[in-house]
Amino acid sequence: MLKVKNISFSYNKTPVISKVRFEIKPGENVALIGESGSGKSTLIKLIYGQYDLSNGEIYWKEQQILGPKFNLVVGYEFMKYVAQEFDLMPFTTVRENIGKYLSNFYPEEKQQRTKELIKVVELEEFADIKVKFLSGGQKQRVALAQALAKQPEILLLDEPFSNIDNFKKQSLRRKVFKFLKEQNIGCLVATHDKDDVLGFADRVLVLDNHKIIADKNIEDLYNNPKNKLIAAFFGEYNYIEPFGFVYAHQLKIVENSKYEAQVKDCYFNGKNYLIEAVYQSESIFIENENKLNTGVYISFEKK
Ligand SMILES: Nc1ncnc2c1ncn2[C@@H]1O[C@H](COP(=O)(O)OP(=O)(O)OP(=O)(O)O)[C@@H](O)[C@H]1O
Repeated sequence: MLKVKNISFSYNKTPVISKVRFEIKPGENVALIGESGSGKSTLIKLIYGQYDLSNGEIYWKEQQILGPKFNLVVGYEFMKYVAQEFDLMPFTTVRENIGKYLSNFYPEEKQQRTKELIKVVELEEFADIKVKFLSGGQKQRVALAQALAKQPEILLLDEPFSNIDNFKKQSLRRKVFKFLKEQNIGCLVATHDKDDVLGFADRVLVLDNHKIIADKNIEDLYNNPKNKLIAAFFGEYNYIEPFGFVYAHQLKIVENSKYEAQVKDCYFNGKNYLIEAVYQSESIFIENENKLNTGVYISFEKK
């Protein structure tokens, strides 16, 4: 169990993390969301022991995580961290980079494990290519496999799929998160991407103004967003009295209702049309199956 106990930290005088507390159970997938600059990467680095805390304590099981004041080498065997900037050996192959931390005393197991990890990150075709010839997204996948090689108990991921194209992203996410669950590896994933969270996260932490403002299971957070930061993370949303925060897909256009608006714009979003309409002098967004013309009046309701 990871226990983050009331930690605070600042790089200079301004606090970046203030009295943050939460826990992660073994095998649990926890997402960390928040605006750019809210301190997600800093929090992850603190958990990794990269900086000394101003206040509070962090534990993995019985082991206290300490910063560079107390440790010559940053990091612990049971915890791995995949940063936004990754540190690979450019002149050796993907296979060698991944196998680097595995013991040569067990060559067959090393080979087997390396092969398995290459498959998890879908780099079979590149196994024998030198890392310097890979794209940013391919390097990111090597870094992920490297972090998994030594079977950590907990994995800290900072925007793990940010460099990976949409073709690969979905299947890669599924493979990586499934692998983590199968191996009972806990993870904390800092992300801006709702698709890293929906379908995978057991719980979500929302960081805002140096603090954790929500620590909820994914369904609760999605269904009852309590502020615009949370609603905006999951998609196009509105704040309409008396409904509160409602996503565009939670509104429907009906024949008659007391809520009337005038269509301002209409955007094709693949599955449906996103209607932008003016309601009480403000823009609102409604998902609709059909295209609508600018200027027409509509009635709407909450589904
Ligand atoms: N090494 C550093 N020295 C001083 N200030 C820093 C340092 N690293 C980050 N900061 C500041 O700390 C705050 C939090 O930054 P951090 O990178 O943790 O945010 P983030 O939520 O991960 O952002 P993003 O989503 O854009 O990656 C920002 O105001 C940033 O400018």
